[in-house]
Amino acid sequence: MKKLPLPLKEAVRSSKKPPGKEVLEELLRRHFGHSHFRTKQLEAIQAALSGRDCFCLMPTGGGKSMCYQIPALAKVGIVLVISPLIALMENQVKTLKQKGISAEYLSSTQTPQVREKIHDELDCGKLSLRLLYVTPELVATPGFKAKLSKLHSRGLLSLIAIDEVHCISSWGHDFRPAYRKLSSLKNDLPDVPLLALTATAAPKVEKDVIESLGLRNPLILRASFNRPNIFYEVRYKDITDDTNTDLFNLIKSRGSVCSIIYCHERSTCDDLSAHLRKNGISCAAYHAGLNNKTRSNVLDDWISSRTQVVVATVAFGMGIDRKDVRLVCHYNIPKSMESFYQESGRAGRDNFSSESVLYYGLDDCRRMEFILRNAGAKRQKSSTVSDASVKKSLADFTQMVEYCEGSGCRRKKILECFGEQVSGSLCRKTCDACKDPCNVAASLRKLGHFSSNRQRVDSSMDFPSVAHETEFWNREEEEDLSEESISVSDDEAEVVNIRIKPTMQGDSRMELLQRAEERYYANSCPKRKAAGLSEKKAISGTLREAAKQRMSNALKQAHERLGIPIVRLLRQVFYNSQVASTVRWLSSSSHEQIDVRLGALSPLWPSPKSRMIFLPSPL
Ligand SMILES: Nc1ncnc2c1ncn2[C@@H]1O[C@H](COP(=O)(O)OP(=O)(O)OP(=O)(O)O)[C@@H](O)[C@H]1O
Ligand SMILES: [Mg+2]
Repeated sequence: MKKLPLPLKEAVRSSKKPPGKEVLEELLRRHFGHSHFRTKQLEAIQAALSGRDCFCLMPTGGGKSMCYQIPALAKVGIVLVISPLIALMENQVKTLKQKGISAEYLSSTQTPQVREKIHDELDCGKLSLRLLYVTPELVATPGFKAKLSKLHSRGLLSLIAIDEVHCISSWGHDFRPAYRKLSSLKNDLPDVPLLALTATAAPKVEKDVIESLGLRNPLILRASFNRPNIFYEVRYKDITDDTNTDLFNLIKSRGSVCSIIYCHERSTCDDLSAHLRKNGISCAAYHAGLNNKTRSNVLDDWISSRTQVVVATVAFGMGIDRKDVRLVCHYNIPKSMESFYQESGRAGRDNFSSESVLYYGLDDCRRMEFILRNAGAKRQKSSTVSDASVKKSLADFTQMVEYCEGSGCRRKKILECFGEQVSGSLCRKTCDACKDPCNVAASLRKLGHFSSNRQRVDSSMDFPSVAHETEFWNREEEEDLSEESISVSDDEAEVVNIRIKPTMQGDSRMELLQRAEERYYANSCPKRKAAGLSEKKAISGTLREAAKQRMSNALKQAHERLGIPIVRLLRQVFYNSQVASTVRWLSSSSHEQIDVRLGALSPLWPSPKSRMIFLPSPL
């Protein structure tokens, strides 16, 4: 595209007096095609141009980038943008270049020639660049600091913008240690204004950011977190016949809209995307277990609409800047409201109506709680992290559970979590709780019954002592625990997951169980049909997965309670998805159902003694 003439007449750009609102709006129109500034954009721009530090809190999709892109066009010198992700930088530089604005980014992915050209330009001081995007790691290097000081001494460094600034705070949900190194910037370059931008910063994070960066008398701008164009809904896995079918129908019913589905685990992403693809939905998995090439192909295909749905872990994070995402689903409950807000906020960045649907499952809830407690314990053992951060992550998670289990306005709950008090009328029925309160209340009642039944079973489901020899407790094989922990500092930070590999391959006892399982469902179908209940099919692959998780949770709790090393526990436990799914069935079925099933079984069923292991106490 032909380069546009200099953004502003030299005279205006080099004048000491910051340009007025009309001039800035003219730049917005001419270079970005927008007619007016959004809330807080103009104030942030004018603070930057007048040399004042600014902390700017704007919702996801609120237009934070404009707050440093306009000053780059309105003032002599270069705007340095510090960004946590190369993908984010690439994205923005590409968009700016398409608009004829001279921008570059420095990172390991750039060719040495490009890197050299940029460094030469910085050194010689004849700048054509208006914006330079860099990572916090590069800014912290002495060599680059020296370059910045030289630029500054020539009056060519007009602003330093720090995007996703919440990463500097360990209280935030995306802490990046590299961001801590930015706290020397103010000392090194005291009269260069700092513009700190984020979409999610609870009051504690905001305070931490301002102190860590040493902002001087900063202008604090807080736009509302509200995303009026997003409809919020919670669906309950435990009272839904089959979550996958429900999710498939949801996506199908929306047509071929661009969507994201977030899952906790890589394996869930793989299974779910395979399931959806098998049923004709164009989708792909995206997680840190894929190599870079696969990940960038998936991202390219999704950005260019060759793929409709991405099924991703939290690795599909910041920097995904597709404007027309119409649906963001959470297949598992996120670990905090901040994560949920960021992820669901990827919907509707073009301000058109979009949806956030969260599938809430009691198992997921317990599992996430276990992970946060466990991760915290791990961190505590290996470092001096106070248990305050463990308490905080559990408190953050509790907010997420309250959001799911509450019957009040979802929007109100989200905004309150970020310290924003709003009236219920703000929502205008753009969440399920306001739109259909009776349905949400009924679902919560059903969920309540389900979980209290389950609680009774779980509390009585006592892991027998190790000595208790039973049908399921005499495995000799060693279990290998593969713990997949991913460094939290890279941009594929994912929830820590511990995976226990199935020990059994096609053992005859398993076949017996599976045959019994199928016979049971075959017997029960006519009765269920007569009772007008939906037909229960034999355990599906994903359900097996869920049952496996349940079993691993139960084992881990046994480990916690009994102190028996999990490996020893596993040695006795027959571990396989068939067993786990039966455990799951056993733990949620009535005594009568179990008796019916046991009666239907061939006489091979193990001796009554072993049956007692898993029979829940009378409900
Ligand atoms: N004044 C404006 N008028 C209309 N659209 C705007 C305006 N400012 C920004 N936008 C558009 O809003 C979208 C989101 O902008 P931007 O990427 O800067 O948001 P953000 O606040 O950085 O979001 P996130 O928190 O997700 O990073 C972009 O498509 C951008 O072009
Ligand atoms: Mg942004």
